[in-house]
Amino acid sequence: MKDPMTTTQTAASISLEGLAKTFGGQPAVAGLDLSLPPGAFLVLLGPSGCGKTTTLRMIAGLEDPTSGRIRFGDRVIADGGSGLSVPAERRGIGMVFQSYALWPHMTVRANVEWPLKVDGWSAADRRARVQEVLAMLGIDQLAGRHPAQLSGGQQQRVAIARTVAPRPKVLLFDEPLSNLDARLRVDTRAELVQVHLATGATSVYVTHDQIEALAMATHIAVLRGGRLEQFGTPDDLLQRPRTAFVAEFLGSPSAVLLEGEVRGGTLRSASLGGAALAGGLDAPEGTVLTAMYRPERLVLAAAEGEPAPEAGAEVTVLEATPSAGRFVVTVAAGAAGRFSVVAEQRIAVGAKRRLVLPPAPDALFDAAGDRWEPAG
Ligand SMILES: Nc1ncnc2c1ncn2[C@@H]1O[C@H](COP(=O)(O)OP(=O)(O)OP(=O)(O)O)[C@@H](O)[C@H]1O
Repeated sequence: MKDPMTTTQTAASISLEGLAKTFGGQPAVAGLDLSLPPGAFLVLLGPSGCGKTTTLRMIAGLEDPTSGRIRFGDRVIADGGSGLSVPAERRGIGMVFQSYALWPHMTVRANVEWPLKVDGWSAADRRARVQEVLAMLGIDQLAGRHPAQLSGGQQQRVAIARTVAPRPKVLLFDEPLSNLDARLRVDTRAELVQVHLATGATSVYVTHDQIEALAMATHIAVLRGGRLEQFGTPDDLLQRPRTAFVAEFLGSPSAVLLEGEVRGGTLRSASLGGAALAGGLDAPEGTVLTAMYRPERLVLAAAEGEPAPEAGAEVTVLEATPSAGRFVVTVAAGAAGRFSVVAEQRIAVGAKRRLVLPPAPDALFDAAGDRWEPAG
């Protein structure tokens, strides 16, 4: 075989084409199309049951598609139509799970070396590669220990070292951080991104945590009910959400959505005392639209004085949480519900404030939740 130490790794692009999976007649994944460039870090994001894990398992070769195809580069690795499915161990993938099983009777070095032996690497190449990945993960001083002599975090690093040692072209992660406490989660997610960059692999990562997604991804696919709601860079999704679902799912705090009805070209919110949400709209009388505002664009002004109708509705402060030198303030806005805005100052719980809206919202969505653009 070729000398793996001198083979430069070429990351694979990944394409999903009409990818679908049905369990007992129920669609779990209902036709995904996306194309990921080599070396990208894709996060599959969405609420429980939206099809993230099923998609990852199809990429891994643990599940066969009912229809549609998966390609790594030019190579079709699974095709539901023809039944083609390259076995998992021949796809050039590495998987990092939430739980990991190290061989208890083997040292750290032997655990990491094992997949290289299976792949037929020479003894000298194995030694060099094991040293390289242990150093990459900062665990080279643990090489002679057994798993029982390691902390949970150290064991996880050994498992990651073992996964990346054979130079997989594609790395797959299934909620690998969900068992860790908050602090370790942040540290480990930064390390996983470093591992991704150091290996040059194309990575696919499943989570329902949008903060994790925004922190790690080069690309995010938001799934909902087995369908692709939106695919793009984190900035695309934050700045140009295609649906109200994406707008509400992403961002910390998430975007504020306020519903209104068009009267004489102006969108007004009945639940905010008739406040104008957007003006100059070329939409039929009575059209229902939802206005989206990024939370930092809404202002909570002092509540005293005559309430002018355009000054917005009165809201009550429920909570103020410090965040990076500012405060995330959650308010109750009567029939408009609860939402969070970003304020410069702490505001006492129970205080009344007047909600001041910017002249125009960041986006408008129609009654179906899709982005609404004025006709023409
Ligand atoms: N082996 C299976 N047999 C039957 N139904 C399944 C199977 N695996 C998944 N499903 C169903 O397919 C749908 C998608 O499941 P999947 O695990 O992909 O979702 P998920 O987004 O990963 O959810 P979670 O975040 O809760 O893990 C769910 O309705 C689930 O019940």
